Amino acid sequence: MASVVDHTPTTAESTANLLSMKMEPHLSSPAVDYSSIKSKTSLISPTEEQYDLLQKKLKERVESGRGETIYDIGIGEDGGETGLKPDEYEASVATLQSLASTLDADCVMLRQRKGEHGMTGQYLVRRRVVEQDFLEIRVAVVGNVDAGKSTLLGVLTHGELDNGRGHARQKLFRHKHEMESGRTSSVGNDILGFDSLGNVVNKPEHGSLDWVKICEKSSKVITFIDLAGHERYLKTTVFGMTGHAPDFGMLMVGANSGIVGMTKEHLGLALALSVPVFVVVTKIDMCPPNVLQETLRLLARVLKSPGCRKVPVMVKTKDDVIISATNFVSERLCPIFQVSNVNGENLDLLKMFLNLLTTRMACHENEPAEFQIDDTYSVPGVGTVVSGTTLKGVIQLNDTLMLGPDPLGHFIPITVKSIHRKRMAVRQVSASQTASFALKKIKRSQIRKGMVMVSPSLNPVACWEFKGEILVLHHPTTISSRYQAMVHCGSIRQTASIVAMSQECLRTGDKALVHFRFIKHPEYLRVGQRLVFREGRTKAVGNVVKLITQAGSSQLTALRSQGKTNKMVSPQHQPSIGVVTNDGMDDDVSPSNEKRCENIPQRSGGGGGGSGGGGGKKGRGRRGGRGRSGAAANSKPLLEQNQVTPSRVVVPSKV
Ligand SMILES: Nc1nc2c(ncn2[C@@H]2O[C@H](COP(=O)(O)OP(=O)(O)OP(=O)(O)O)[C@@H](O)[C@H]2O)c(=O)[nH]1
Repeated sequence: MASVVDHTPTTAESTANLLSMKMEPHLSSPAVDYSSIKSKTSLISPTEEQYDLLQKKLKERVESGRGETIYDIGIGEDGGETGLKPDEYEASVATLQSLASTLDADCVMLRQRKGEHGMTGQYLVRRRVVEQDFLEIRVAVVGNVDAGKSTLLGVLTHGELDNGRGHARQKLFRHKHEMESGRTSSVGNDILGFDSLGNVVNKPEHGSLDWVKICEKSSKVITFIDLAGHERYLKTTVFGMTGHAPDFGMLMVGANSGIVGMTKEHLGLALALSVPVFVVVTKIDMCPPNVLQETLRLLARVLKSPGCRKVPVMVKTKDDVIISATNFVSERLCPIFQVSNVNGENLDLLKMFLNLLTTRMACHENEPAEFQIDDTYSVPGVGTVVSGTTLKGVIQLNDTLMLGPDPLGHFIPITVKSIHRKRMAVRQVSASQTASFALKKIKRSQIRKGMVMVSPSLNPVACWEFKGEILVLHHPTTISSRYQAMVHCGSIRQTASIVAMSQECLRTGDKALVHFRFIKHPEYLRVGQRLVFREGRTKAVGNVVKLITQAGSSQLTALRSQGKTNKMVSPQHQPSIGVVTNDGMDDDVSPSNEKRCENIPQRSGGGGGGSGGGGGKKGRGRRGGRGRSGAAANSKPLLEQNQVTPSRVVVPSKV
């Protein structure tokens, strides 16, 4: 691995060869014998039997790619020479097109190449628009303040270039103070739809986009989770990265300002959560060439550093885009785009890349349903609405799910009254898709972010305590028992304290098994979930490895037997465990910090305001960690520590 980093190739092609991580789509029926269609010539003039096999295989690939796949022509799986004669190539393309049309899909040429032994080509086979269904890819947009995040999203989704003075971003701001300050403060969603031929379908009418029309015309919809760049809103940005389950991260860097402010913090967060990242360097129109080169050089250095271990690839041609997109799921590759939102340079390459991205989230449609709530709304005439991500299974209209946990750890049955995907009414929603549900007979105040709705067959149990295996990415001094910080896990965001650890104290770079306890209410966790434990810039990442449900339930039983109510499990009534160490620097200032609800035509927040959900505004406590025992072993974050040996800097394995 080290040699890969040391010999970083400069072209996308050489990178792909080096990594050789091109993923073969998982074919679900190994019983089928495909040996007769392995040759590069199998598409030229297949027998009836071969045609059926080719069709079956293509169908499997399209299904495993959730509606699309990239097909190679002129490259056999039998290891023979690649390339076909022109007439053979043409016949093969015709066969592929006929196969695609039997699956109600379109076949679009991505690239053709002339090799020593003939022509080869790559084709995108994508299902045509299906009523109420589209492939959804979520991209979290991060980067320092003024890197051009909102501007790029405005340009991409509205198809109009920026004037360099904030024209394009005006369409995306959600709050008056954002309009005035030019700063994003909340988690916002913007969508970009592609049809089966790869064309953008967004057509703004009078400056605004009709999401329903976009979804109706799209085979694939990219949802951008627009996150705030300012350090003040870091808590919201972390929530956007954990709670909104992004498939990919788009790290924005202003060419003129370079790797400044929160850039490394956001990159580290994406790495910690195992979210593959691509970088977009903006403002190349106004940046002197030497400054741009310096920014790119520094960027490559950070990406290749031991704490990051990425392989940066400059994307300059369509070939680079195809190679990067098809190898991107590997997490190691980090494509870098250089664009201008003002003159539009290289935006076509970025759009092409977005069009080719495939979802990373496994589709567990046959499993019991699990839905994590990331926001709540009260919609006049509709009632209580929750939005979030379906993690497993399928949820249909009128299904009854268990909603919880409440402060006592209980789950209650709740019926789904209506379902919206990107504001479009649908009958069902499946794993990996985001949605909003209108719920029957429940008040918004009874629901908070971090709650779940799960199938009754799961018999959900809430837990106060859990064990996590964590790696400390950065802490100025040492972390010891009774230390408190915010746990982000899925859409859960709650302060937890350390009850015990496998080591006496933890410093930057240390790994340990840690026993956590939530301070406010129990949560619904799953073993294997990724978590971030942070307070200010102190950050640890890891996985949930064990749920401790007995402690919570025995305590609750004890409380109930004493006739105490849920008031008794509030923080004041928890055993005293050190100082509550809220960092107090990143409260959202938006009145309700809500993203646009998918269930309603226009935003309808919490009416009279309020921060929505149970988290509530927190008190500004003392900054934790300060003045604690232990010398600062190394106060630099891992990303900056080029000298740290890789063995110590093991980013925990993927969930
Ligand atoms: N010349 C030029 N200006 C740009 C470009 N991209 C963005 N800008 C300008 O840069 C300024 C900041 O852009 P924003 O989109 O608000 O930056 P941001 O990253 O969203 O900032 P936050 O929302 O505060 O995190 C605006 O005035 C834009 O017009 C570009 O490619 N070229």
